[in-house]
Amino acid sequence: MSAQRAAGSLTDCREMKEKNPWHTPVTISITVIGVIAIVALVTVAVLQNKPVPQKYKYGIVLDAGSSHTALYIYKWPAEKDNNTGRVEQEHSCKVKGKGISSYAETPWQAGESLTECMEDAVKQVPTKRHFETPLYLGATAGMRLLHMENSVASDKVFQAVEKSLQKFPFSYQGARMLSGQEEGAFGWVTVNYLDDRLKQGLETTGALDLGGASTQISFVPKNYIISESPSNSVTFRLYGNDYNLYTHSFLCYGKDQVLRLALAHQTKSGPGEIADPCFHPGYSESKNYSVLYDSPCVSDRKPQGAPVTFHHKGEGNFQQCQEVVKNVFNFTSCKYSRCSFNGVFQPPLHGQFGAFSAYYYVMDFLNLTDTSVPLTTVKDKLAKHCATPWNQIIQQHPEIHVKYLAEYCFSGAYILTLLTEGYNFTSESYSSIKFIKKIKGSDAGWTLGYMLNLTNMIPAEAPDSPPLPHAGYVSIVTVIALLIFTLFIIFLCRFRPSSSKQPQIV
Ligand SMILES: Nc1ccn([C@@H]2O[C@H](COP(=O)(O)OP(=O)(O)OP(=O)(O)O)[C@@H](O)[C@H]2O)c(=O)n1
Ligand SMILES: [Ca+2]
Repeated sequence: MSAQRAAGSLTDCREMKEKNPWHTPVTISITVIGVIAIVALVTVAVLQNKPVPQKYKYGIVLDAGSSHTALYIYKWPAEKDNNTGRVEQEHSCKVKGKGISSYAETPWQAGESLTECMEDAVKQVPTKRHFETPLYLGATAGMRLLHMENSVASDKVFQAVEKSLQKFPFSYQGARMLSGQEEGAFGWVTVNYLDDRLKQGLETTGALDLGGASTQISFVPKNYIISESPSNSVTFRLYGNDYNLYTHSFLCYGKDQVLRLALAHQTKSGPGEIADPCFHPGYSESKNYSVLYDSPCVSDRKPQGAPVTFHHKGEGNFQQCQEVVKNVFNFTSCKYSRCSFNGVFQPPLHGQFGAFSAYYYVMDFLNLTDTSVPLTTVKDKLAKHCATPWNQIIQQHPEIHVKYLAEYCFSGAYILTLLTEGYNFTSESYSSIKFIKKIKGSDAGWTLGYMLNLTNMIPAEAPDSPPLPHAGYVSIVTVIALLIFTLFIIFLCRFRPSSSKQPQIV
């Protein structure tokens, strides 16, 4: 339509309005009916498509770690459990006391220890969902070590745990030991699932998990097709994408076992006193040799004729501590093109990494979670912390458990050595690590990945594109309604019945 014609139409409309005012009974009635009809159309359409109040399904996973057990409750929209819904952590409960492997001599107590958190779970999950809520228990390095040491004892612990869990109204799916490979791979799935990287096919994030008895590294290497070491390779097809994951779990390289290794290294000659650079000056404790060597990670290193106890004394020297820590790694033998340590194959590091569990606890306590801070500064800060007298440390942190508090200097030194000397992070690539506890409200760890896998909640192929979301539907209906309304007004304006039939007001 030309500008002239358009201008003409407007003039026509104005003239018509002047001749035939709009507020005649007929036009008012038509307009009111039209508006009511449109409002009704929008209301019905919106109400009809209003999302129904969300109903959820639940899943429970118990993480039976070497140092402690934690229970996690996950939930997801009931109608979307086949792939499109998001699974999120609803609740967590820390079991009081130590890990289940510490009850080797009194297995029934391992089962008993879970009761409080399980009773909590009964309250957290709606009663009508209890019977269909899957319940899993996965045990990691503590039970792996117990199994190596005494498989009868580890079986008894599992039986006791099983007996205890079966008493609850959930759908019990079993208690089992995870392999180190599963632990690493499911940690990687959790991190990337929570970050929405899998569904969107984005570049994935590597996962670094540090526990009490083992540690895992998992990432997708660049241009990495076939591993030189098949035992370190896990392949996944998720949402239509293939992933070749490198993963390795180092048993005995969790922070509690490495502390034993470091102490064992310093007590080779069986002295009655250890002057330890990894503990604060003024720290002084009498410890038991049999407790120190009571683990398959160090049992073969027990010195002949060692006294019953030794005196563990702090020196607070970070540089020397690093030397002690380096001694727990073996960097000499490697039969592959490249290794991390202890002769284990590791391809070149690639991409961003999320470091969780004890990585986070330790670095958070030390105020060192900011990886944009240069490594040299990180080391200077840690050196200062290590040199701080023990009584001052206790005074500054009365709220923190003394056992944890005493070990942060050692743990910080171990983490930095593991990352740089062990995994080969450089001062540049150190900034690609993020120390994390939670992602979008869910804890980082292997449990969510484990449950997603066992419930088949991540499809191998990409799901069909989702239907129009509610907000989109409302917008489209509103725009159409407004369009109809505008056309209706224009129609009224231009094609109203001839004015001759209307009474003229002169
Ligand atoms: N606030 C905290 C909590 C825990 N820890 C330490 O963190 C380590 C345990 O980490 P966690 O991830 O809980 O290990 P587990 O899962 O129990 O062990 P694993 O995975 O090896 O079975 C222990 O050394 C514990 O002393 C810590 O330093 N500060
Ligand atoms: Ca763990």
